[in-house]
Amino acid sequence: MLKTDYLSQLRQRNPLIHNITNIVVANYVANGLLALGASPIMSSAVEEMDELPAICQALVINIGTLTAEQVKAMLIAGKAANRHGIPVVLDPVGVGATCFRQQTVAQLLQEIQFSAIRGNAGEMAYLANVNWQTKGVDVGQGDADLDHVAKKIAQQYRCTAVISGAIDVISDGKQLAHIQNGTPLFPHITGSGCLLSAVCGAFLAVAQQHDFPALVEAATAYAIAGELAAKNLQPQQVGQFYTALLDKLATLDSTQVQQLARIDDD
Ligand SMILES: Nc1ncnc2c1ncn2[C@@H]1O[C@H](COP(=O)(O)OP(=O)(O)OP(=O)(O)O)[C@@H](O)[C@H]1O
Ligand SMILES: Cc1ncsc1CCO
Ligand SMILES: [Mg+2]
Repeated sequence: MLKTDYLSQLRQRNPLIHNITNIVVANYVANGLLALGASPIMSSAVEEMDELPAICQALVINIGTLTAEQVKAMLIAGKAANRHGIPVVLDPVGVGATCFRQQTVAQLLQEIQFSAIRGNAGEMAYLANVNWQTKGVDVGQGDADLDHVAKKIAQQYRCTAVISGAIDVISDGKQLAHIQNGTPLFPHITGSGCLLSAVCGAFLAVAQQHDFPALVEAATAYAIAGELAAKNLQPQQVGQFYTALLDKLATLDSTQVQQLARIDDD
């Protein structure tokens, strides 16, 4: 049962979300945030990383196409966001794949306090030091206990962990939620996870530190938008799904989210 309605607050307050993200998905993430009712600003210029968190309501850091210069920007922006008390989300894209990604994520986690870490099972298993066969930025394969992974990350980094997949697993270290909504079309478009991380930032921006319920609602609303977008589409209609997801993010309302939510709390 979903009792919150942060979606309506998000639309009323139209939070400004600073995204330091990858070159593959930047445009799609910006469009997704706009469709949902938030305002995106995409930037990783070192020169303005101190200033942007002062005018934004959340920061989302995504390591998908890292450069050394971008790492500097992430550290400055993350620390400024912590000083200003705005929520920071980490998307550790493909973290297990290379030493550069591993070292960068270790440094980000050391120097920045994140409100949420959102990744697929492969990325999150790496962070929890649990066995998994990852494949670049894709989820790969494994049979790890994802409840354990989510709890461990949440406790270790004092944040809420959001593991996306066929069933999303969310934990703040104590509570656990499992979200069954979604569509198998999701992993066939690039950026669907990156956009989910940005959506998590937009919900946290209006949640006044009720991070766990806000992230449960964010992941549920997003998965339901995908479910509705996939209705009447064939499994190969990936291009139409890509645009239909934006349309559904724009029209989704909280009544639909409450009626269609399939969540197990335990
Ligand atoms: N097999 C599936 N069935 C239903 N929903 C899914 C499935 N796989 C992923 N999802 C949904 O897709 C969305 C994106 O999560 P996913 O785990 O695919 O992100 P990701 O691997 O980080 O993607 P990317 O790196 O391409 O941005 C989430 O809302 C998740 O619930
Ligand atoms: C395909 C890809 N490569 C680096 S980032 C990215 C987007 C999905 O995470
Ligand atoms: Mg991803």
